[in-house]
Amino acid sequence: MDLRLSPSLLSGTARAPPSKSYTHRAILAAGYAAGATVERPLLSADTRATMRAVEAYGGTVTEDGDDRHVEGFDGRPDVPEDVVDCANSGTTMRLTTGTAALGDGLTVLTGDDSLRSRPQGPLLAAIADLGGRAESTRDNGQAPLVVGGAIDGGRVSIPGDVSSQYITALLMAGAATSEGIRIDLETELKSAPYVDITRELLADFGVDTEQTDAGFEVAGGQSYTRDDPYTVPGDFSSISYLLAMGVLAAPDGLRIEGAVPSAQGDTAIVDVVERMGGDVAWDRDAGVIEASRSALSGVEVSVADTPDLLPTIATLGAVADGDTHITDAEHVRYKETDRVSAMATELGKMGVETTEERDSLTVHGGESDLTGATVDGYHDHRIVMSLAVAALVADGETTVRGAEHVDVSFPDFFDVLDELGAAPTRVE
Ligand SMILES: O=C(O)C1=C[C@@H](OP(=O)(O)O)[C@@H](O)[C@H](O)C1
Ligand SMILES: C=C(OP(=O)(O)O)C(=O)O
Repeated sequence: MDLRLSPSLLSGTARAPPSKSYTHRAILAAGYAAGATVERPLLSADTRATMRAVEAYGGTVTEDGDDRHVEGFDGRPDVPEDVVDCANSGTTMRLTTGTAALGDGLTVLTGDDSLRSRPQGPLLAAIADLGGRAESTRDNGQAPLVVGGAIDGGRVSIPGDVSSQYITALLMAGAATSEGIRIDLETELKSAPYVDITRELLADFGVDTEQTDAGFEVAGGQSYTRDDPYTVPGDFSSISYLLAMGVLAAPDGLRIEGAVPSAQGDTAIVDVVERMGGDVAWDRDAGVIEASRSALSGVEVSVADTPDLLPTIATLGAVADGDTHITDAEHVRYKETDRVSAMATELGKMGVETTEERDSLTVHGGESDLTGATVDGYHDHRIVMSLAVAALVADGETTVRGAEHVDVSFPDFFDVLDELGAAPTRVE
């Protein structure tokens, strides 16, 4: 499906969707437990993949209005009866590869074209070092994967600059091993706040983890337990698009609800927009952000901790006056698509000059007006949403191709655009 948008002025209130990262972890943690209720999880293509995986390992997930009740497999996953299809979700594949390593038999994990091109090698090597079986069927470090155990735990070293999801996977599975897992990082950890989210959530499920001089450690023989329902906070990666809509296209302001503080590194978007000169106010107690149209200037931003913000910052940089230099971005190339290159190419079609290096993207903003164009969403929800935001301030009409992929993290994105006044047209 394509999305057609014209320049628009926005106003009103939008509610942030629930956090994708917290939802994946809460559903899987409830699976590792005897069971738990997850209140207002994100219901999206990616989180449904994690729900399916939990069921494949012997859990059940039942609907209760907006909540989901999970009957868990209590630390002892079954061997799935069928292939585990992780669809487009890197988080599902990495985290449940850890689960597969606890099983007595073999699990096959696969996904869509994009997921089958993303790196899994370091996690497979770590599981093999722990005595499990972990193979890429094509021997290229990519899915389909064949993974089995049962691992008892031990000590492993792993690079920190490919995906933090490997660390999350090992910590979550490690608690259910007999000996626990000690993880030594071979290189500096990128996307580090995602491990903070994991450790915070595990603590909320009664599982202790430690940060060590070399990395992280989780003791074995721990039980996941959660008596109270677990409530998922709002998603700051999704909030980044709403915030960008506010400072680019809302002269009378936009109100964003559901913006409660949490361990999400992507809360940094508030600071980035403020540094660019954006008129933003975040009432942390109320969980409300107000943002209004402002003249923006380019800034230098590291996305070492916040890879998912790169597409949004690139769009903001396209409108801002001067250069926006986005650094520490190599790991942003390992996502649903190479997002550094995708944003450079597609903003280029809208008349924006960029300079791309392996580890950075510089957006030369403000030199000419953004021009409406037909742009490609690369089957990637974040590219689609960032280009849709750019379209709101482009001169003329923009068509974003493959826009249905917003379903991965922000299924109501088009409705929200509509309610705020953008009148998007969906073209099948
Ligand atoms: O653990 C998570 O929930 C995520 C970790 C990050 O990936 P990497 O750790 O691979 O950078 C992020 O990009 C992804 O959207 C979600
Ligand atoms: C990279 C992302 O997710 P995942 O790694 O789970 O596919 C994302 O949501 O931007």
